[in-house]
Amino acid sequence: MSEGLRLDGVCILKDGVPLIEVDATVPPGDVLTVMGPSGVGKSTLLAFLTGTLPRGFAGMGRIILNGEDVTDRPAHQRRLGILFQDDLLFPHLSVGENAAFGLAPGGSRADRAARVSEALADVGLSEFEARDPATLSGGQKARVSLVRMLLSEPRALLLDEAFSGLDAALRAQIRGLVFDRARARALPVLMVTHDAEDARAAGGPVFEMEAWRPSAS
Ligand SMILES: Nc1ncnc2c1ncn2[C@@H]1O[C@H](COP(=O)(O)OP(=O)(O)OP(=O)(O)O)[C@@H](O)[C@H]1O
Repeated sequence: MSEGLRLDGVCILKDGVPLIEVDATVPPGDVLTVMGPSGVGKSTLLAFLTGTLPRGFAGMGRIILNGEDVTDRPAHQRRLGILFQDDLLFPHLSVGENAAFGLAPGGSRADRAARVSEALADVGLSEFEARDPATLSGGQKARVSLVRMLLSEPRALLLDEAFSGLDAALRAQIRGLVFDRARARALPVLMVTHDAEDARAAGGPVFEMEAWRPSAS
């Protein structure tokens, strides 16, 4: 399969010792949920995908995105969208300027402004473009983070406990919005979460990460 995100024989070593092994394919618009105990290596897997493994770690295997091997591409060329828990908005920029920060290059100034306005309107924030982000609710901030990320025109989404700072009702709402926009853009999603409800809502397969042990043979 050439479309979507494929982790082909991925193995990440920490100080020379295998930490995790993953073989997985995420078709366009689908969600692969990654769960597992604290410290097992979930964030490390995301760091491998984004090309930002910390010192002491080494990754093997291939990352294939829409048929293209991006394993050796520098981080900024991979075009992966990431949402973290408590994504920070720049406090000295307006909501519109925060969103524009994600904009993929190209287009006239007017075109870029229109893309920001449209994207904010798409998540119900058209009246908030000039606002100071400090005056937004948690759900509104999460929407701005989503818009900023989508404006970068990512080829896949990575979610690292992205909904953890939100209460249950808001969590469901923002999660639905993220999955919906990912489906609409046919983006494969890899979601790291501790929350069983996130996994249920995603509806896709769950990869349970376990501490690596040498095989008995
Ligand atoms: N920058 C780093 N330098 C050295 N070791 C690290 C670094 N970041 C994480 N580790 C270690 O690597 C292992 C995997 O950590 P990781 O953060 O990927 O786990 P996790 O599954 O995401 O945990 P959690 O659910 O608590 O976020 C842990 O043993 C952790 O202590």
